[in-house]
Amino acid sequence: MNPDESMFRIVPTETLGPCRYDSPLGAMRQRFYTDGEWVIRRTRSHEFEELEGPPFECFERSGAREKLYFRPQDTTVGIVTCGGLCPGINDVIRAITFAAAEGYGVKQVLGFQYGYEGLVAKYYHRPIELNPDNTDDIHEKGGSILKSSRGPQDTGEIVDTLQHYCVDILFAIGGDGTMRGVRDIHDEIARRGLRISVIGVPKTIDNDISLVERTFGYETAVESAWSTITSAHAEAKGYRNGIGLVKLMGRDSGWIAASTALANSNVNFCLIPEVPFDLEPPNGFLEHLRRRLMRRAHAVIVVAEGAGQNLFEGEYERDKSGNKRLHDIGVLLQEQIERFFAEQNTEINLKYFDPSYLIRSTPANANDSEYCLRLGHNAVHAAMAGKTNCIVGLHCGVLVNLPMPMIGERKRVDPNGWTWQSVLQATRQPADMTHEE
Ligand SMILES: Nc1ncnc2c1ncn2[C@@H]1O[C@H](COP(=O)(O)OP(=O)(O)OP(=O)(O)O)[C@@H](O)[C@H]1O
Ligand SMILES: O=P(O)(O)OC[C@H]1O[C@](O)(CO)[C@@H](O)[C@@H]1O
Ligand SMILES: [Mg+2]
Repeated sequence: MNPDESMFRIVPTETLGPCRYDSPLGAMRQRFYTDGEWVIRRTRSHEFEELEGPPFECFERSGAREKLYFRPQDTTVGIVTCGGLCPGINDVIRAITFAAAEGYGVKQVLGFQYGYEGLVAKYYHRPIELNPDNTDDIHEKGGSILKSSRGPQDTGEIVDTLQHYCVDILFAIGGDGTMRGVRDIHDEIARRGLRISVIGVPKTIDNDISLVERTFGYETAVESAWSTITSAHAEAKGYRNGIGLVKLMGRDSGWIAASTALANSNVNFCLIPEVPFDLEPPNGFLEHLRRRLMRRAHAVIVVAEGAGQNLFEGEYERDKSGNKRLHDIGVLLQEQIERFFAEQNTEINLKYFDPSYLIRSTPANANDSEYCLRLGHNAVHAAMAGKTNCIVGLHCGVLVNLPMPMIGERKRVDPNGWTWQSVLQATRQPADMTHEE
C-alpha cells in the first residue's frame, strides 16, 4: 500500500539493485513484507510548525522480502563488533549467524575480530568462521565472542579486506562511532562501484541513537543498576545521615541514570549531563542535600558520568576513538559532600558505588535477548534484499529500516520531556539547582 503522497512520504533505504532471486523462506510459508509497508515517524507537536511539504515522514518496515538481491548459496556474510561492550552483542551475532546460515543457507559467515582492526590486514587478526554449532550457546554469555576495539582504521584498507574475503554483506554492531564507520565504508564501496551491503545494528547501553526508541542492552543495564540502588538505599538507611552515592555510565546522555531512578524510586537526586547544576548554597545541590537529610536522615544520589562537567576546569583527554575522557564527577561529589558537611560539623556516612562496567558486561535479560534476536534476523532480511547504508531499530514500537543519513545528533534526555518530568516527580528534587535567575 502506498501512502497518500500529499500527507505521507516514505523515506526509502538505499538499495544495491533489483531483486531477482526467490527467497528460500517462501518454502517455510513465512509472511513477507514489502517496501510499501511503513511506520509513521514520531513527530513531536512543536515540530509540526517546522515541517515543509508532506507532514508525515514514514520509514519502511523491517522484515523478510519475497525477492532477494543476493543469491544465498553464493553469499558471504561478515560480522564485526566495535566500541564498548553491551549486553546482547552475542545474541545479535548468534541471530545473524542462524538467520544467514540456517534461514537463507548462505555460503559462509565470517566473524572479524577486534572491531574494525579485524578488517585491516596489518593487525593479522584472522576472521573466524561462524556457524550454528560454534554460536549455539553464546547468547548465554556477556561480552563479545568477536572482541571489540576503539580507534580509527583506514577505510580503504577495510574495503580491501572485504574484497579479499569476497564479503557481500557486512554487519557492524556498535555505537554512534561504529555507525559513522558504516557510512564511510559504504561511501568507499560506492566509490569503487562494488556491490557490497553494509548494515548497522546499533548497540549502546547509553540508548543515545537518534530515531531508535531503545537500543539493545540498555534495559539490561538499567536492571543491573537497579540492584545497586537497592544496596545504596540499605547502606544509606543503616547509618545516621547515610548517603548512598551511585555513579552510572552515560557520557552525553543520562538515560541510564534517569531510567534507573524511575525503576527504583528510592533515588532522591538524579544528576544527568542534560541538566546542569551548581554545588554551593543558596541553590546548589549540596544545600538541597542538606535539606533532604534534615527531613529524612538519609539520601540516595544517582549521578551519570557526564553530569556536572561544568564544575571542572581543564582540557579533556581523549580515547583512541576521540571520545572525551570525562572528569570524574563521582569522586568530586564524594569529596565535596564530605567537605560541605564537615564544615557544618554535621556527621554523615557516605558510601560510594561505581558499578560502571558491571552493568554492561552481563548477559542480556530476556526482553533484550528477544529484541536482539529480532534485530539480528531483520538486519539479515534487509541485507539479503540488497539494502545498504541503513540500520535496523525500534521506532514507535515497530522494527524499521532507517537510512543512515537520517541518523542525526545523539538522542538526549529532554528536560521538558516526560522522562525527566517523571524523575522530578519521583525524586522530588528541584528542577533547577543552579544559581541562574
Ligand atoms: N567519525 C567516524 N568516522 C569513521 N569511523 C569512526 C568515527 N568515529 C568512530 N569511528 C570508529 O568506530 C569504531 C567505534 O567507535 P567508538 O569507539 O567511538 O565506539 P562506538 O561505536 O561509538 O560505541 P560506544 O557507544 O560504546 O562508544 C572505532 O574503530 C572508531 O575509530
Ligand atoms: O571505558 P570504555 O570501554 O571506553 O567505555 C566507557 C564508555 O562506554 C559507554 O558505555 C558507551 O558504550 C559510555 O557510557 C562510557 O563512557
Ligand atoms: Mg560512542
